[in-house]
Amino acid sequence: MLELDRITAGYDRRAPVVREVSLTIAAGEAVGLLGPSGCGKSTLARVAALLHRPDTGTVVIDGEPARGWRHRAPRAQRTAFGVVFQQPRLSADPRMRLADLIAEPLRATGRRTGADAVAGESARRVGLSGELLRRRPHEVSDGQLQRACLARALILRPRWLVCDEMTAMLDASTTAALVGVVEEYRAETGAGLLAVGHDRTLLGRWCDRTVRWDDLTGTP
Ligand SMILES: Nc1ncnc2c1ncn2[C@@H]1O[C@H](COP(=O)(O)OP(=O)(O)OP(=O)(O)O)[C@@H](O)[C@H]1O
Repeated sequence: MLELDRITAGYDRRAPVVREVSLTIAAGEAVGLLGPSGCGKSTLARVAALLHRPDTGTVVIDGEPARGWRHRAPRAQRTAFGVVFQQPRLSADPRMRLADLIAEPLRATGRRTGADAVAGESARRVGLSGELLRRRPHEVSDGQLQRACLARALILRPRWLVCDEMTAMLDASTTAALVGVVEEYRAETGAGLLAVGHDRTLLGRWCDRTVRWDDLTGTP
């Protein structure tokens, strides 16, 4: 279970963008989070994935309170999450070939043996192979780069996925393909999901339930 309890967070303690928000996701559950632009969904998603330290409130991951944020989070907690953001070009090092980008978390956790095979398998899962894997981000489309970012997010087999508007800039067929990859992974591993987005229809089809930002904050 992923429990966010009374989270207050933002970029200026005097004016938090997330105020006293609570959300619980059961093990293996897929929850969609809908809300207007700028309301704080991404900030909350980053708190959930231990990427942004809240001002107050607690995050409990599978019964264990979060023990740090960003690089200070213990590795076991940090690697419990796979995160995919809206704009792949902001989260991909432009100098890296796609194969290295996908394998990055393996290297970061010191894993060398079999790394190429694991990275190849993760790439295959998202529909990337061969020559494409030798290209750098500027040599591929947004959809291909987002596929690589999803492969990177899955490579350590996280128990939780946070997809923050993962498909917002993609066409319908790439959207369907990436959602399909996430769902196949979840069916195989039982991973839970927080999917942030604007598309009510997509989230309604994809997730077990969808919550509106206003319902979390008590705003009418
Ligand atoms: N790094 C930052 N520094 C300062 N303010 C920020 C930062 N990131 C986001 N904000 C502000 O915090 C508020 C919430 O942003 P956030 O990205 O969480 O909203 P969102 O609901 O995900 O929006 P969108 O749907 O447009 O992506 C916005 O007013 C935004 O301008």
